[in-house]
Amino acid sequence: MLNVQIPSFQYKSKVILEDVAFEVHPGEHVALMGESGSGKSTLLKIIYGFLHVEDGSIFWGDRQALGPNFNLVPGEPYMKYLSQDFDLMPFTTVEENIGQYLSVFERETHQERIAELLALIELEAYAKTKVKNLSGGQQQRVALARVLAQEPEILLLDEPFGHIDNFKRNSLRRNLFAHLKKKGITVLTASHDPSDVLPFAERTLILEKGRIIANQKTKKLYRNPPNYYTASLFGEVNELPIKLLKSYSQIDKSVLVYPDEFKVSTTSGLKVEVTHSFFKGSHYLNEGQVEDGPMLYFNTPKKLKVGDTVFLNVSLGTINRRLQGGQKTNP
Ligand SMILES: Nc1ncnc2c1ncn2[C@@H]1O[C@H](COP(=O)(O)OP(=O)(O)OP(=O)(O)O)[C@@H](O)[C@H]1O
Repeated sequence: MLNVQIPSFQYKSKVILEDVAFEVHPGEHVALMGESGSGKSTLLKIIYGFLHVEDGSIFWGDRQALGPNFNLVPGEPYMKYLSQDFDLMPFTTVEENIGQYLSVFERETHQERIAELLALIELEAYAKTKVKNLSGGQQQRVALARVLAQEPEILLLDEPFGHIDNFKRNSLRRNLFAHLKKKGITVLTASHDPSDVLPFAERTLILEKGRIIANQKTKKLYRNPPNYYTASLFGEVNELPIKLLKSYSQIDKSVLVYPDEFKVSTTSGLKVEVTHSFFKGSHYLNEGQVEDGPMLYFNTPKKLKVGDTVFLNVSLGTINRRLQGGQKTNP
């Protein structure tokens, strides 16, 4: 088990992380989400051993990761870190970059392993190309294959698909996360992108201004977010004062409602005037103004006309679940 305890970490006098404590079980895939600047990369760099923590500890089972004040070359042999700036050898080929990290004791299987990793990153056609001649996204894929070649026990991924276009991103995500599961590699992935997280991470940590404000099974966290910040990392969300709904007129609280949780009626519900209807491919995301109330975002299968009036409804199940849950930070 990876055990991370960081009471505090500062750059000069600026506190970046505070009271960070969590565990990751062997073979588990945990996501780390948070807005830009919340401390995700800093946390991964500390775990890997690039940054020294005065006070705190990182353990993998009974082995302690000691950090840069103890290790001449940062890092631990059982852990790999894929940073946002990939450190490749530009003047050698893709297959040489990958092959360099394969074990010298298994020379007879090198070609097979290189072929397997090239297939995983979908760069078979570029095996003999020098890395300097690849695009940024292709280089990120090579960097990924290089860390996988080393078969770590723990993999730390920092925005692993940040440079990769949508065309390749979806299949790469599926290939990579299936490969890691099959190999039983423990993964901690920092990402802004809910598509990297929702389908793949069993558990998600939410970092806000250097503190972990939620640590939950991913599905549970999505369905029952503890606050607006958490929900908005997963996409558009509304903070709906429920006294606007007839049956809750006495309750002075807000609930979080995702745009797809509103049912749209032409006859009854919370009245809104449509102000925009955005095409999202599979549906339209509409913006509607409640009279003397907030702007709300809701989905419809078809485009709505600006100026039209529609009525929004939320199921009692959703409201009650949101009213009851959400504040816990334990999985
Ligand atoms: N070398 C550094 N010296 C001083 N401050 C730094 C340094 N690196 C990062 N910071 C600061 O630490 C904070 C956290 O940065 P970090 O890169 O960990 O955030 P992040 O959540 O990974 O952001 P992003 O999603 O944009 O990569 C930011 O306020 C950043 O300005």
